[in-house]
Amino acid sequence: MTLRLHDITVTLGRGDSRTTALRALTATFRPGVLTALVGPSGSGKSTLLAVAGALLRPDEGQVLLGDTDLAALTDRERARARRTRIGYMFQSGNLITGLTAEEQLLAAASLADRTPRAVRARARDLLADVGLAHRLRHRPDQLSGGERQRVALARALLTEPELLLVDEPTAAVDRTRADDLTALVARTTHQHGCVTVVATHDPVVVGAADSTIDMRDHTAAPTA
Ligand SMILES: Nc1ncnc2c1ncn2[C@@H]1O[C@H](COP(=O)(O)OP(=O)(O)OP(=O)(O)O)[C@@H](O)[C@H]1O
Repeated sequence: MTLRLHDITVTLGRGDSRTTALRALTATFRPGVLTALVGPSGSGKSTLLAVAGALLRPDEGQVLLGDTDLAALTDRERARARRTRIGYMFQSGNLITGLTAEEQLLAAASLADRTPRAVRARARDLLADVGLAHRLRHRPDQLSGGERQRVALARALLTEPELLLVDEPTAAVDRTRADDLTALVARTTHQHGCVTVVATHDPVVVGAADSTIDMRDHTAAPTA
């Protein structure tokens, strides 16, 4: 499924803090393609991820995932789209305190209405794919920052999302881990054929991406 953002405008805050985070942004993201969002701090990268991920409703414009306009759905339908069609790998990993790495994936699967038996095997396969076969029973506070992000990626992939949204995957980890995570996100995109959008300041991530969108001026300017 292709993701098309059409004429998106988002204004955040009120009064003096009112800011145009995205201005008439139009962009297309294709399956199996890793797109890097670049641009200065505050240019709207995270806002674009939130809009594409049905976490934030734009003031104007369409968010077309295939034929579905996520911006026009009811809150309930948007929640369902988030659980079943979209995977998120955000900075902190957003893991649930107290659950082991394996349980993080099982919890996500139950939300997405998957049956338990097949899921456990798949959860283990995915954790092995991200190099965490030896960390199944570790809880977030027993994992490193990079390991937490890898759990988040495995969890995002469990439901085979059409859309994978990644915010600053390499910000909290050392260079070697950062390179591994970047390669993993790229490989995942190409193997699973998902639309992947990554907000980043890291030239290595940009180098691994198939295309780049420059968010300067709060709108999408394709580069090279
Ligand atoms: N709740 C809010 N109220 C007012 N302005 C906001 C709010 N949230 C974000 N903004 C502003 O919206 C703009 C876009 O923010 P966004 O987080 O999308 O930028 P970004 O490109 O992801 O930045 P960074 O690279 O620092 O993560 C910024 O100018 C920010 O200050």
